[in-house]
Order: sequence, then structure tokens, then C-alpha cells
Amino acid sequence: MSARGLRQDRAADDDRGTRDTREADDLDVEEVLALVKDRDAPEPAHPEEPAARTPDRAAPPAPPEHRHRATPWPEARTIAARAVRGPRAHVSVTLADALGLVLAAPLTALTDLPSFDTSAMDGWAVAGPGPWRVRDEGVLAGSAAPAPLADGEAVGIATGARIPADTTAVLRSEHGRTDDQGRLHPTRDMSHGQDIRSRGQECRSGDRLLPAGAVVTPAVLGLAAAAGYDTLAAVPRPRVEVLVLGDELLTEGRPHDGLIRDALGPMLPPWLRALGAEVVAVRRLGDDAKALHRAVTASTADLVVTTGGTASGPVDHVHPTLRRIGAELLVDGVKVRPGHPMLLARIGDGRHLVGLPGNPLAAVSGLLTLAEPLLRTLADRPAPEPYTLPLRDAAHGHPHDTRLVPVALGGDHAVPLRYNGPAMLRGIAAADALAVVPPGGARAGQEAEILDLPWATAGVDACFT
Ligand SMILES: Nc1nc2c(c(=O)[nH]1)N[C@H]1C(S)=C(S)[C@@H](COP(=O)(O)OP(=O)(O)OC[C@H]3O[C@@H](n4cnc5c(N)ncnc54)[C@H](O)[C@@H]3O)O[C@H]1N2
Ligand code: MOO
Repeated sequence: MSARGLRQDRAADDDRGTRDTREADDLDVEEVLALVKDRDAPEPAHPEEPAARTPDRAAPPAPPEHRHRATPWPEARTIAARAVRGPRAHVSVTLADALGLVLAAPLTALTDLPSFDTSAMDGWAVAGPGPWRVRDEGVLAGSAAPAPLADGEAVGIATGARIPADTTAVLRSEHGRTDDQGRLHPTRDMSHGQDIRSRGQECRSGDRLLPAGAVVTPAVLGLAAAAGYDTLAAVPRPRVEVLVLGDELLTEGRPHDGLIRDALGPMLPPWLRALGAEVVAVRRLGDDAKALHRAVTASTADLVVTTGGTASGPVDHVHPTLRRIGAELLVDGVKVRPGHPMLLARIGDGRHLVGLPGNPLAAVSGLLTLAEPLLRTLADRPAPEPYTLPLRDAAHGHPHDTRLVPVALGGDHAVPLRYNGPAMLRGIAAADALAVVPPGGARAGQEAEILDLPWATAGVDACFT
């Protein structure tokens, strides 16, 4: 069974209810009240929820202005995409380093292609009608200019070799026969110019092969090399520094004594690379406000991505640090689940900071909501064409906020996956994409916008690393 089939199977077979994957701030008012009454709430209800203000066991309410600051999800993406102003810098990069970048100038042919008349087949270059006398020495690809052919003469030739002057056609090796006297005869009709690729057939020197703004794919690398390029003028890869916050994080072994494994340190760098970034550093800072301040002010990266510490707990240092350095908050909370405490700030000199919430799926949500559009603009890459698919099963929604739900893609539909709680990665690890579930939820069969995971369609190796 294919990996995708397996995933769908897993989604279908797993008959656990959604309740175990839904957390208090995912639920609607009645459900929250019921959970709180049952003394069964898996997490403190979020203060943004109306219900969370009611029961006495709920978390203390956030300042009322917070709800007003939270940005609707589509708007948050637009703000992130437009946060970077002005034209992008250009750099000259070798072909080996150019994959995934955007061309900063049109790709103009530096040569005719082919750059000389070329044989399209292995066989003989012939002059005039047969039979022909065959020269002793053949012509191979890459060999020096062959002597012109006389009428009635043929020379053995390899595909890609230079055509001798005065050749009228190439006879394929399977279409020629040599008689007792060593004379070559055609075994079928030939036309003038047959199997000769003439110089400039594909392009002339100076022709525009691709416009500025084209993404450098493997095929573009091939074309650029063929057209004579060693380096390309491109928009540089945005430089990203990742700051992993949290004293509770272990970098190896099993969780113990209240400590857990850092899931984001291993996950974010390759994900960011898949989004076109160069990850210049990953630093683990614990919950140390001074270290965070130092790291943010010392960083020269275009984008600093922090993980954790976005909420208002005693060791949540991201907001205080941003206040301290006078950063401009462009997005301070997003109406999306999971991940609503995510933020985007301008930290000076065209540099930005995306604060991802610590819960791992919430961090993924922040990555796709804020970091992806920002990196796309920094790299001058075009936005992917939005598309929708019908959901095979109903998807639970948040009453007011957008929800991003891991899905497996089944060709003409998307299958919502379980284990999609903010602290869980089990769903996303089996997913091809995230479905955008509007406030209120989606019925089975309803179309939902799909956000592809960068590796799901093309494979991890195709990510722009
Ligand atoms: N009073 C409130 N409490 C919380 C709110 C809120 O609005 N008011 N929001 C909740 C939501 S929603 C989220 S999401 C989290 C966001 O928290 P932080 O960004 O401050 O993250 P932490 O508190 O540092 O961590 C949250 C959670 O995630 C775990 N974590 C952190 N980093 C990692 C990592 N690298 N790998 C794996 N797991 C990680 C951490 O241990 C916590 O369990 O706040 C809620 N609370
Ligand atoms: O629940 Mo929190 O939405 O960001 O993980």
C-alpha cells in the first residue's frame, strides 16, 4: 500500500473520538462549560473564549484588548506577505547554489543553441544522393571541426557531433547498408536536412529564455548551463535564525521528570529550508530573558524565529523582549487554532521576528501563517495558486477562529486526520497538507482551502535545501 493509502487507512481505521485530540480552546461554549463542569478539561480554557471567563476554574482572563488585537487568519497572511518593503537585493550565485532561488534578471542565451550544426543521430553524415564512399575516420561528439564532405562522400558520425560542411543529411545507422566494395546505401528514403539539428534551432545568442522572477528549478539549472552560464543573478535565500526557548526541553533521550524532548529544534530548520530559507543558526536559550534579548539584538538574520514563550506565563519572555527593544508588532495573535498566540514583529533594518507558540502543532500553524508568506516575499517567490478540495469527513471548527487541520490527500478529496491537538504532531506527521476550516467548521463534502506541505507533492529531496 502506498504511504498515502496507508495514511488514509489509518485515518479511517482510527475510531477514537475527536474528544481526545481537542483541547479546551478548540471547543465551543457549551462544550467548554460541560468539560469544566465535569472537571475534565484537558487544558485551561483560553481566555479569548467567552466560556473561559465564566467558570471559576478557568485560567485568568487576558487583558480585554488582546481579543481586539488578534488578526483574522487571511489578513495575518497578507500582513506577513507585505511586511517586507522595497526591492530585494540581488546576488551572483553559482549554479550549484541557485536551486530554488528566483532569477533577479532575465535568463538571456549567451550562445546559439545548438551552438553548431549537430547530428541528431548515430550514423553517417552524407553529401548528395547515395551510394556514398565512406571516409575512414568518423566524427565524434566534441571532436574538432571535421573536413567538408565532397559530393558522394559519407563519414561516420555520432549523435551530438559537428556536422561537416556541405552535409545534406544524416543517415541513421539502422537505415544504411554497406556493400562488398564498402559503399554505403540508404535502405529507405531520406529527406534533405534529415536528422541535422541546425545551429540556433532552440535559440539565438541574446534570446530571452526566461523572465526575471522565474524560480530556479532543476530544469532551469540545466537550461542555464546549456546556455553558457556559470553563475546566475538571483534573489538571495532569506537568512533565518531559530531561537528555541524553554527550560523544560531535552535534546536527547526519553522525557523524564517533567522534562520533554525538543520537537521544534529538529523540525523547524529543514521545514524552513523547504520554504526557501537559509538557516544560519539554531540556538537553545532556555527561559532566559537576558539571553533572548542578547540573541535577538545580536542577530543579523533577515528573520528570527522564536519558539515558545509567546503567551503570558512567568517565563514567557518574547513580548517583554520585543517591548524592550522597541519592536513594532505587526501581528499580535491570530484568530486561528491552533497557534493563536503567534506574532510577527519588525525588529529593525528590514529585519523581522516571528514568534511561534511552543505547542508543536501551534508552531506549525505559525510557520505556515506568518513565516511562509514572509519568506516568500523575501525570496521574491510567487504565491502558490490557492486551491480547494472537498473534505471526506466533517471537520470540527472553532466558533470564531479559522482552524488548520492536518489532512491526507486522496486525489479528489481531503481526509481530516486525528491527533490534531495543539501539542500533537502525530496527525501532521501523517499528513500531506493542512485544510483551512472556517469558523463554525465544515460539513463532509464541503470544499476547504488546502495548504500543501512542501515535501508532500515532490518528496523531501525536492525541498530547496
Ligand atoms: N494564560 C494563557 N495561557 C496560555 C495561553 C493563553 O492565551 N493564555 N495560550 C495557550 C496556547 S493556545 C498556547 S499555544 C501556548 C503558547 O505558549 P508559549 O508560546 O508561551 O509556549 P510555552 O509556554 O513555552 O510552551 C507551550 C507548550 O509547548 C511545549 N513546548 C515548548 N517548546 C517546545 C519544543 N521546542 N518542543 C516541544 N514542546 C515544546 C511546552 O513544554 C508547553 O507544553 O500557551 C497556552 N497557554
Ligand atoms: O492551542 Mo494554542 O492554539 O496555539 O496551541
